Amino acid sequence: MSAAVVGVVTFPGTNCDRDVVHAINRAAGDRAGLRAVPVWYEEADLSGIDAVVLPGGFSYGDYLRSGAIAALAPVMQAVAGRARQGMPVLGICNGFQILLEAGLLPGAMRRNRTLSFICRAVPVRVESVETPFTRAYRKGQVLRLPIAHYEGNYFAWPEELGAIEAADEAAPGRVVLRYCGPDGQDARIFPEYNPNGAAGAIAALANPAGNVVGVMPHPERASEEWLGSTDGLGVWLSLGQWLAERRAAAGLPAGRGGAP
Ligand SMILES: NC(=O)CC[C@H](N)C(=O)O
Repeated sequence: MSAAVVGVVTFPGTNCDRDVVHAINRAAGDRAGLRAVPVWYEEADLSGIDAVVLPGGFSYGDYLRSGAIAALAPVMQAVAGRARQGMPVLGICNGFQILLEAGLLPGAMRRNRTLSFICRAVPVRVESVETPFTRAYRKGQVLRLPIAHYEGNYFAWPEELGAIEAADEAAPGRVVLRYCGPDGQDARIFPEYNPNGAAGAIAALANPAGNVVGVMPHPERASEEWLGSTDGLGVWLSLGQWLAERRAAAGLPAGRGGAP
């Protein structure tokens, strides 16, 4: 039985790459039907890879701006090319920052409103289940996921934000996760529940096609009971389901996932 292959990219300064590989291969394991493999930032060929994760960390020491230099790494050309063809790409925290700097998602990350590094679990509400990374959740579901960043204060010009939110009202939504209160209170109305000041209280955002998603919280840090939450597991299960369905639709042998 074959599993779909997820490439997990390591840039100089990435520090969550092994955690993501562990979450996919061990925590999610057979349930997701995925196999995570490390991909070096100098790699320019992604053949045999069905999806990519850009993990969190401090690529290039956050020099200039978080993600600014990593966005120019050779692997990002390949990621951009495959993303245009519809390959699922997930950027987690620093990975989200890299996707913004690479122009694969709109907007930018500013320093947190508090001008401090914030490291704690926060509630987020699932706003869209129309992405390869969220389809196993329920719309409106409140998840508890850890954040750990200094630059998570999402910014987009009003026009762009309007487009993002407009798309959110009709399916498919582009706001994927939104910061909220413990009972799902909307952080746009209750700003005390917006940890970093992000525009629209956006915690995760998709491109118009829905295959490229940036997420500030860390699902890999909430994929095992002993970590305090398994709410992140749905990300890997969603991706496994999505790739398996794609494979079935293409008339390829069922297997549990993607590539032979
Ligand atoms: N956990 C991370 O990926 C850190 C992200 C980023 N370097 C920041 O502090 O904003």
